[in-house]
Amino acid sequence: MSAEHTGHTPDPLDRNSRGGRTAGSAAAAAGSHAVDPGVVPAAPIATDGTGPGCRKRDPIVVADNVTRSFGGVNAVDVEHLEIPRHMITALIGPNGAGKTTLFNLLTGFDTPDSGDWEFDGAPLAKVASHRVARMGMVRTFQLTKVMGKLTVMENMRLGATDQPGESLARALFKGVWGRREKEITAQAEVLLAKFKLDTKRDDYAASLSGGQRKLLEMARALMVRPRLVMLDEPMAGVNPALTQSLLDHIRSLKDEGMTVLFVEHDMHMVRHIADWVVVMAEGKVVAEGPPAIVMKDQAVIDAYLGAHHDVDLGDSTGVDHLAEELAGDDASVVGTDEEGILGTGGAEAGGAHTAESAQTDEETR
Ligand SMILES: Nc1ncnc2c1ncn2[C@@H]1O[C@H](COP(=O)(O)OP(=O)(O)OP(=O)(O)O)[C@@H](O)[C@H]1O
Repeated sequence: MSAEHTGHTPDPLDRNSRGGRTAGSAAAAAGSHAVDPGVVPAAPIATDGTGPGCRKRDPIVVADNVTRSFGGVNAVDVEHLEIPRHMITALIGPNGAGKTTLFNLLTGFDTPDSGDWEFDGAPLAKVASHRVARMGMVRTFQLTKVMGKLTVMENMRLGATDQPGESLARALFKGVWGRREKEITAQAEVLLAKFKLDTKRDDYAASLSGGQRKLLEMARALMVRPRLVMLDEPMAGVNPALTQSLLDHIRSLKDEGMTVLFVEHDMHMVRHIADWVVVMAEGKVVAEGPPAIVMKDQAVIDAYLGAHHDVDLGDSTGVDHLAEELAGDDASVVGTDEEGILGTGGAEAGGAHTAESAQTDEETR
């Protein structure tokens, strides 16, 4: 999409204006009915085509000029971003792109240098994380924050009050359960059954596998009956046996009317479940659109691959080709099995299992 269409300043990393087969040109083609096979028109989600900062028909989050730097590093520098309601949006980008920092800012776990954002029309900048959760916007963490020394049920009960780690003493000892105890317990039982953790209800969370802890963290987040669920690398550390179950749970959040925003390096997962993809690089949004279009976007390919320009991330052939290329490229810092960018084991094999998550699993066992 051109700046004339969006009214936005072109991003220097946005290659859409430099020709080639891009999200912008694909969307333009969709608008003129010259749609390539396999290209999903963006009209139902975006009102003005695709491209960084494009307007959505029904956004649940609208963010403007959100910046956060650490020392000299501009970790986040997002001019405009809208997250579409009732959709599954993937936030992707190479390591260090600013995805987790943006999650932290939006959910009140970090404070921006500048910027404003709204959740369902309510201003959220500078709102504390536990209030953000109560307002219906919850998140999970790259490294799960379930409390190992509490049982699965106790973790769930905490979810009904605050985000993890907060007001623990108040929640446990000052009668917060009170009248609501039965209701909270009943709600937790339903969610635990749904996530197949009911048989573990009295086990310490520390005894769960990495994947089960991810499920518990997701189930616990649902205790506040959120409208927006933000998942930071939900597949990292998940064993193949639980991959499908986790994917099904994420899809069912949408079926139940929730909006999902997730950070993920596993492109198989992104292609399979995302309705919309936002790509960050060096703190900025460099592309967005439907998965089939975005993964052919030159800015995305550049951001991920550096010199590997000829690779198409839009289908499994392209991914396999890329995996082969990267395997023979010592200079590449992304795209290896260990980094989990491509999840070359794929959805079939349970998605990416990052070195970091493997270490975490080991630490928490
Ligand atoms: N607390 C911090 N102190 C200093 N630098 C930080 C801090 N948090 C993030 N950064 C830096 O900000 C940049 C963005 O990091 P961030 O973790 O948000 O990226 P990311 O896209 O989530 O990466 P990954 O995919 O590896 O998780 C990186 O350069 C990172 O080193």
